Amino acid sequence: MDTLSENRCFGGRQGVYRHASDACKCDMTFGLFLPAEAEDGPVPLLWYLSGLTCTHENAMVKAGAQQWAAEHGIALVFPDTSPRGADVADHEMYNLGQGAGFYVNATQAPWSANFRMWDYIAEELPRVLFNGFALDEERQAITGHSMGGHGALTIAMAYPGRFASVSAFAPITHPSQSDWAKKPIHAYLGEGNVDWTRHDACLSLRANGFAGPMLIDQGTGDQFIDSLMPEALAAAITETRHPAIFRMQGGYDHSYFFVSTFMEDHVAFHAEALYR
Ligand SMILES: N[C@@H](CCC(=O)N[C@@H](CSC=O)C(=O)NCC(=O)O)C(=O)O
Repeated sequence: MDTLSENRCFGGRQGVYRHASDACKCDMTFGLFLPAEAEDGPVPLLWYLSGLTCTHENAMVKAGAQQWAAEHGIALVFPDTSPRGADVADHEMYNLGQGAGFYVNATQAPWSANFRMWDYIAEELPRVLFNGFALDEERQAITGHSMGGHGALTIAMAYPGRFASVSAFAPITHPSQSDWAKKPIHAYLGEGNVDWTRHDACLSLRANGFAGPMLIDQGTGDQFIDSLMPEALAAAITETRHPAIFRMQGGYDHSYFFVSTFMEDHVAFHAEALYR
């Protein structure tokens, strides 16, 4: 693993690291914030999965999460959203290809050669993190924005007991019914081959549930709200009677101005579950 940068940050350290990925068959870059407490022993870890067009960097520099994570003694990991490189397939649309991995394991050419973001996030990167840094594997939580909210919700529900809590900012909630997400997921997995109980948060909540608290924030002024379908997740939550806080935030759009506004609440929400 190569260290690309390390900076002092809120009493801790914000690092950027690169490693060779078996899952994605290319080099992958991630950001990791370690609070000061990590100097004395393993600390809890909050995963942040980013949305379309993002690298590891967007949330790391725009979400303002480090200040709140430092207050609670929690580490933050900011993975990339897809494999990358000149040898990696891409597409002119921003919601397919590099920057748009959708947290699935592609089975269709040309994507299947590298696009295995489910395995990368759920299997490979955890090993890199827990072997390389002072992180407590028994205390993990997960959040994400938009496509990353879809990733956070679906991965949390697929790994019972791994994550103490899950939250999302303006998540893609029901990709089986939304062209914005359905078309790229069909390209990766093949139309008719998708296990939507794994890759659609509304269907996964009904099929698998989640044994922990959930927090969702959605802006009412979000330009993508019709594709995100917050009403579908609200319905799934009420139908399953899952413990959740679901907030419609008046006037907020889809940007990192929205994410950063509510980041303090999300980190505090996860801290409560991680230190219970
Ligand atoms: N380029 C597109 C919109 C891209 C966009 O808004 N990406 C969001 C996530 S959307 C869902 O996954 C994002 O986080 N962008 C990065 C940022 O730093 O804001 C368009 O122009 O319509």
